[in-house]
Amino acid sequence: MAVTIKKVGVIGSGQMGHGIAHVAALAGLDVVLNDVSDERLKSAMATINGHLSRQVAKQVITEDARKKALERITSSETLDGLSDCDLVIETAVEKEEVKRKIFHELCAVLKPEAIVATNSSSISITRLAASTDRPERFIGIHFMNPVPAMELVELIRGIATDDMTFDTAKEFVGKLGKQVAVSEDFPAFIVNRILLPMINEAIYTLYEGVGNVEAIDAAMKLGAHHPMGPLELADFIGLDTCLSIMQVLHEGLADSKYRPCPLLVKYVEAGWLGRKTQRGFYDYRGDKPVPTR
Ligand SMILES: CC(=O)CC(=O)SCCNC(=O)CCNC(=O)[C@H](O)C(C)(C)COP(=O)(O)OP(=O)(O)OC[C@H]1O[C@@H](n2cnc3c(N)ncnc32)[C@H](O)[C@@H]1OP(=O)(O)O
Ligand SMILES: NC(=O)C1=CN([C@@H]2O[C@H](COP(=O)(O)OP(=O)(O)OC[C@H]3O[C@@H](n4cnc5c(N)ncnc54)[C@H](OP(=O)(O)O)[C@@H]3O)[C@@H](O)[C@H]2O)C=CC1
Repeated sequence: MAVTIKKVGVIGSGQMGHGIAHVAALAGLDVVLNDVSDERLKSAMATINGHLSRQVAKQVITEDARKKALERITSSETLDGLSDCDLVIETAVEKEEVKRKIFHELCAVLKPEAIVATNSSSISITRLAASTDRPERFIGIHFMNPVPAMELVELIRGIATDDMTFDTAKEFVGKLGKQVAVSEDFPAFIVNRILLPMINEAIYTLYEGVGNVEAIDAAMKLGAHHPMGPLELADFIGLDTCLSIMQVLHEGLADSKYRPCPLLVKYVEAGWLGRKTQRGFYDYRGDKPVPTR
């Protein structure tokens, strides 16, 4: 039987963390947003306010709903601030060792009955669950980017996840107005198993000189009606995240068809991570994005 979630903790206030905080607060839940620095948290709160204000301007929500949603979000620089949450969703970087460390520290302060979830794009839920004190109360709740606009959330059970945890996560996702797709615990689940090899192939297409950035993106936008070109989308997701997902697919499925493109590796090594660092397959530092190849 599902348990009602009233207070949600969100660890990591990057693009996914602030998106999840945004939709949870709009749905009437209390939210505690955590990150490693106060500066990050302030910037995330400003971004949430900006996105809520845009929704008011578009008459998607009322001014009163914007104000109430903002009042429901508090921020905390320490995990102690999440101790009385009913559900905590981890949305820190896509690195297994970082996530494991967070879960270890979180479980020491979190109430025993609380559910712990990860928004990981690719990493084994069973393995992450094993780094907590509550594998039966652990689940993958995988939102899509940008969270306020995308309808889907993947739910992934680890081997030990119990029915109460699954039912509660499903009810929580429904409360946010999103649809659920259930995925088995396989590398990168459903959406990224399909989407990321396509993006990686687009990067190989660039690497091998088949087309330049502009041609590849135009081809997929105009020729296949994708809302964003694959290179524009890679920049939007974050090239570090794209590389981590391809590495999980490559290692987890042991098939050379998932080999991350060397050009993707090079961009990440350069610190050109896409929109979040203002440079990736496009340079975002000017008035409009300029292709870097
Ligand atoms: C990597 C993973 O693990 C999994 C993933 O998430 S993979 C990535 C999945 N996401 C995609 O594939 C996104 C593809 N792109 C799109 O669907 C569209 O380009 C888009 C929805 C991002 C923007 O659409 P658009 O029509 O150009 O823009 P626009 O009309 O301004 O926005 C549509 C809605 O999105 C919202 N939106 C757009 N960008 C946003 C952002 N960065 N943050 C929050 N909300 C945003 C807008 O507020 C608007 O919402 P309302 O309908 O409530 O007003
Ligand atoms: N980007 C996408 O399209 C999607 C991403 N995801 C997944 O969501 C997660 C987050 O991705 P995304 O939001 O894009 O990443 P971002 O890089 O935008 O944000 C990650 C945030 O987590 C912070 N952080 C790092 N370590 C810790 C820590 N120990 N405790 C608290 N906060 C920490 C980072 O701070 P700092 O920068 O200072 O290190 C940063 O603010 C990843 O697991 C990713 O795979 C899922 C769906 C879509």
